[in-house]
Amino acid sequence: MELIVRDLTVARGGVPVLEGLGFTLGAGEVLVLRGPNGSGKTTLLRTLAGLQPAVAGEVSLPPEAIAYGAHADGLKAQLSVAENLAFWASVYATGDIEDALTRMNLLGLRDRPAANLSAGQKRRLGLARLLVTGRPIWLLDEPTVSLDTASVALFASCVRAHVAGGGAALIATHIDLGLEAGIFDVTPFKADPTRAAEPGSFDEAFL
Ligand SMILES: Nc1ncnc2c1ncn2[C@@H]1O[C@H](COP(=O)(O)OP(=O)(O)OP(=O)(O)O)[C@@H](O)[C@H]1O
Repeated sequence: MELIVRDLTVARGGVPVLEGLGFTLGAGEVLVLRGPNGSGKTTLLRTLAGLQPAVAGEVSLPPEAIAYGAHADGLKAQLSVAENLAFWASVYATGDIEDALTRMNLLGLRDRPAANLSAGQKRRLGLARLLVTGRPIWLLDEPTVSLDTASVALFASCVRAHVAGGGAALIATHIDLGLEAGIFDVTPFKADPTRAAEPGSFDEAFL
C-alpha cells in the first residue's frame, strides 16, 4: 500500500505553513521527516492523519489506512496498561494485545494504571497502541521523546518489523533511529504566511 502525496498545502490556525509539497511512501519504506522547529512537520502529520483538512492537494490514502502517534500518548489515566490497549484493540477491531505488550516490554506493567507510569513507560504504551491498530501506514511525531536507549532500540525494532511485513512509516524525529530510511526535508516547501489559507480558515478548537 503506497501513500502518495501531491501538491499539498497545509495550514495551522488559518495560516499556510507548507505548500506544494509531495512525496511517495511505498510499502516497506521508512521516511524520516526533517525540518527546523516550527517548520510544519506536526501540521503535515495531522493533515495526513485526517485531524485537519488540507488547504489544497491530494493524498492517495484515507485516514482509515493510517495510525497516528502524536506528541501526546492519548492514554486513559484510570485504566491499566492492559485495559488501555484492550480499549484501542476494540476500537480498531483487532484482537490480541499480548503481542503488543510483549514487544514494547510492558508485560510486567500490565495491571498498573496509566496514571502511575513513568514518562518513558507512558510513551512505550502509546507506541504499543500502534501495534494494535492493524493499520499499514504509521505517522509518528517525535516517537522517542522520554525513551531510554533500550526503549529506542525496542521501538526501532517494532518499526523494522512493521515495514518488513509490508507496512510503512513516516517519522518526524531529530534522532538517528538506526533504521534504513529516506529523508524528506520540508524546508523547501515553506509557505508564504501572508497568503490567506482559504478554504482552510477553520477553528481548530472544533476538530
Ligand atoms: N494551534 C495552533 N494554532 C496556530 N498556529 C499553530 C498552532 N500550533 C502550531 N502552530 C504554528 O504552526 C507552525 C508549524 O508548527 P508545527 O507544530 O507543525 O511545526 P513542527 O515542524 O512540528 O515543529 P517542532 O519541530 O517544534 O515540533 C509554527 O509556526 C507554529 O507556531
